[in-house]
Amino acid sequence: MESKYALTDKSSLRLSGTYMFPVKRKLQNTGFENDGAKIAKIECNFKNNNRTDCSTLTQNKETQNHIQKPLFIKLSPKIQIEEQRQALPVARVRKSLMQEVYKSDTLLIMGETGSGKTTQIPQFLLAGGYGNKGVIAITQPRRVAAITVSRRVAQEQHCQLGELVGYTVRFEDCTSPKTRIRFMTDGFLLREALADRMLRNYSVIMLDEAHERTVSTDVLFGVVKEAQQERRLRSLTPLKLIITSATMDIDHFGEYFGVRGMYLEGRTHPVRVMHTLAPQTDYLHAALVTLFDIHRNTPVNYDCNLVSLFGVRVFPLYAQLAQNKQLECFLPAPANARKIVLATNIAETSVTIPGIRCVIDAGYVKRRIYTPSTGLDVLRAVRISQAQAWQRCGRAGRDAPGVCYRTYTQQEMNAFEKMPKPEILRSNICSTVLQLFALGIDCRNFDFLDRPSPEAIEIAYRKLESLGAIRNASDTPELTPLGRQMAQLPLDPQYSKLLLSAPQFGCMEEMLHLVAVLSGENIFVTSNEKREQAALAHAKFHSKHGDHLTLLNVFSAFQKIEKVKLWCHDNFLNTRNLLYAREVRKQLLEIVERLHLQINSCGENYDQVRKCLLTGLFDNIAELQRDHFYMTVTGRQRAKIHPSSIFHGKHRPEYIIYTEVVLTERNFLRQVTEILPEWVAEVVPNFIHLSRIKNTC
Ligand SMILES: Nc1ncnc2c1ncn2[C@@H]1O[C@H](COP(=O)(O)OP(=O)(O)OP(=O)(O)O)[C@@H](O)[C@H]1O
Repeated sequence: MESKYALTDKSSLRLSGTYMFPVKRKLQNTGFENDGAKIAKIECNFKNNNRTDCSTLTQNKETQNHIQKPLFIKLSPKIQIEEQRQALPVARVRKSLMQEVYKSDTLLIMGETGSGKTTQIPQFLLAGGYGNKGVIAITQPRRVAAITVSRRVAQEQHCQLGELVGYTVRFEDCTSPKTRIRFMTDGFLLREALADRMLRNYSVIMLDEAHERTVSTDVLFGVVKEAQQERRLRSLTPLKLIITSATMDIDHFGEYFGVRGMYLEGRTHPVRVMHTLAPQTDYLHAALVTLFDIHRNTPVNYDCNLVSLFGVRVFPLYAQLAQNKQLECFLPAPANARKIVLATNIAETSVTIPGIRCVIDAGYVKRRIYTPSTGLDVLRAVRISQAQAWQRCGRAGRDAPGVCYRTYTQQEMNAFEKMPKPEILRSNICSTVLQLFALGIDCRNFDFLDRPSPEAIEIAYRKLESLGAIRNASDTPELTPLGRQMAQLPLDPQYSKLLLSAPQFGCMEEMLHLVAVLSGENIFVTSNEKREQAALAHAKFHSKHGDHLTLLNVFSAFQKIEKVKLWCHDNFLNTRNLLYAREVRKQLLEIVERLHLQINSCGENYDQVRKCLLTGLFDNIAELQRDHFYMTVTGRQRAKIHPSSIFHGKHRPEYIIYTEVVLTERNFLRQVTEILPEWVAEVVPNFIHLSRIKNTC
């Protein structure tokens, strides 16, 4: 088989002060299409589909310079770091920036990727005395960004992480009373607001990567705006709000906050942008061809281990990966190896991965999309927005000039939406609505930057009412005492409900175990080479009732083990993820103790656990059909049991309860447990689809 693949060198991405501001106009007029740039060509010959044997990447000399083996930077001594800081574009505007901060309570700042917004502005604020009036908070949509950026800032401040500079993410706090600059996830700051709506602990709040429009950041826009007003009214220390991004829709934000945006000119290093000449049908294929072409003449295949035989080190980077593994790619690679990071969009914004010169952007993102009519929350690979394309491009050019290879054409990119659709407009907002209630806000009256549809709000209200978190949903909704307790738990409301119902089923110990495991990543290790051995090891923990009790068996056994590493290794279990679950369990236990809930155990009477699961997951019941498919009771969706389930290919129970629906080529129900239909009426008598279940009495 032979196929051709060509790239056009469009233009250098040397951004001027007029490039991004305001975003809407400039993104349309970058003019890359007609700039008469030289053409670079790649031709690849795929023999036996093994995707090797790529010919020379390009004739373009300038580009070739960038695709040489990257230089790897040693950890900088003090002076070098100081020099790097001084060379950043924000350093040049430090004075005027600080003058703006003194003058205005709210600032919208746009500056190129890598210009120094995230790492430098908090340090300017610290030097400007804002650390004396409270803590300087910087939110990030992702944990990995909060952790790595805080590390860098601690290094620049020459302090231990957790002292002057620290970070807090869910279930992990690396700060101390000395901390003045605190990086955190946006979700964490929102929880802080539950304890104090005026956020009195903070003098400045910087909401970074605002263009991402995560649900938490969107809610924080309104919450922080309100906190500012309240503090002003009560003559408390003013709260400064700084909103930053390289690619936000500044007109829209400006209107909402009633302020003008500021644009920081200049970027650190140029990034040359390349587009494919023709659309590619297989984005993975196109990305791999480009990758292998960059790493010319090296015979490789998909296997990470094999690739590492040929002078490269491959680092995967995705959210489900254990945290220590995620952080490995941030270390300098050995000098004699090329570093390749295979990343999802968790590396799209904020992060600086040392040594990265080239970015290959496949133009897709896996996005969680909620369909209110079916109640399904599914992950789908969809096109990115133009803003995301620029963010990805900006992961190069941070410590040297770079190249961004886009495996899509300029015409295709023109058709991408300008900005990602705000998450709040495309996801299940149950948890957000509950948090707003806990803040005393009925979200129908909340000042959203973009308001969710009345239908989505209505569905969330009904769900919360069915969980018992609010009452009078259709009239004057109010939070119930149970809802108030639910909001205290850093969990999805349906999982909070499981913990809060556990005492009445006598299974709090078991639910703490289970919810902790469900809050983390996969605890099972699957091995291609030792598939049978792994399956045998896992079979020891199987419960005939299903996957939830199997997870419980694993975690209960793990809790009794001292030499966890060896035990996990022998049993093909992921030590990190189990240790993480242990930590989560500990923190959940602290909260349920604070709520004075009874910590009881049902021993071997696992029916109690299964019944308790119904109290939170009643919308996730499915019924076996004659054709061996399942039909979900609430959303009426056809689905199969996921291949990872212990029921896969075996006995199919008539009624099951599942954790989630995963959509690949078809709907799969993941983590499945058998239930008896008569339990439904007993445990959730008000379940609105009760009549769809046979033998309910
Ligand atoms: N961990 C690190 N190691 C080496 N250099 C770093 C590191 N973190 C940041 N830098 C340097 O500091 C610069 C500024 O990074 P910073 O994250 O502050 O930029 P930014 O404007 O917030 O970018 P973005 O919009 O992409 O988040 C980078 O371009 C890089 O040169």
